[in-house]
Amino acid sequence: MIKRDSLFAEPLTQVSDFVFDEKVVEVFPDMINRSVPGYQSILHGIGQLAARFAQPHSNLYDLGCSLGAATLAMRQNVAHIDDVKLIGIDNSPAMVERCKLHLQGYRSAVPADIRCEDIRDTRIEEASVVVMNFTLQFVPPAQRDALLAAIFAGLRPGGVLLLSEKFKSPDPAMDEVLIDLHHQFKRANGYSELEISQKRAAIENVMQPDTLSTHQQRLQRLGFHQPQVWFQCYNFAAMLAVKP
Ligand SMILES: Nc1ncnc2c1ncn2[C@@H]1O[C@H](C[S@+](CC[C@H]([NH3+])C(=O)[O-])CC(=O)[O-])[C@@H](O)[C@H]1O
Ligand SMILES: O=C(O)C(=O)Cc1ccccc1
Repeated sequence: MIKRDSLFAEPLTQVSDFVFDEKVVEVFPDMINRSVPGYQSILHGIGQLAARFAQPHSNLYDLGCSLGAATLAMRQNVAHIDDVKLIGIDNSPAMVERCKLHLQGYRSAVPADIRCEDIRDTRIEEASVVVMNFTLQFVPPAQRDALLAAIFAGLRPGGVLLLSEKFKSPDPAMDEVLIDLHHQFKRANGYSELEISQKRAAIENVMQPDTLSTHQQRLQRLGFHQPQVWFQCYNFAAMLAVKP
């Protein structure tokens, strides 16, 4: 049963910083589908790309796995590859608990280890696929380089990073255009003006988007080959970057 997200529907005297607690977990599938343009298309693409880049005897990571949507997308597409292991990480205890239950509902021969930990502490090793589907944006900007460097080090040659992010435009007027289009998308999905503005205030301090060129330059600087945007809708994009 999918529960409808109405977390920001009533006027709040003070909007607190967004956290991934039990209340968010309850409505998360509805929230992310109605808030992130192209979310289902991106999950589909993650499945395709995992099938293409997963190597035998390797680990596939889903960093910031929430309820395991990307883990499941990979799992359904790599069952034919010998000895792959899925590792999902999230630092929200409520998410991890629900994620484990959710995955139990889908039978598969591919082992999946879901762990509650901070992705900044995760040891990435023998990886052929590392997914960060809208997670890096919650890591403080000053720590993004170190995290991506650790991912690069843990990837095998030929392995891929699948990085999806909300991004900002370097030009304020263009940024406003993209944000307006995104808000129209949310309105079309049934969110009110009040919900949109209160949610915006709640994520303002928690989620700091980079520009697409910041992402691409960082990935290149760390050694990834030719980072490529493979999906974009408004201010949301999915990139792939291969370790040479
Ligand atoms: N430092 C951290 N360490 C671990 N987890 C973290 C950290 N910071 C944030 N998270 C976790 O990253 C997830 C981000 S949601 C990802 C959607 C999912 N990938 C999906 O494909 O459905 C995206 C969104 O809600 O916009 C949350 O579950 C946080 O608890
Ligand atoms: O809702 C938004 O405006 C977003 O940018 C996406 C989002 C989705 C789920 C949690 C936090 C942010």
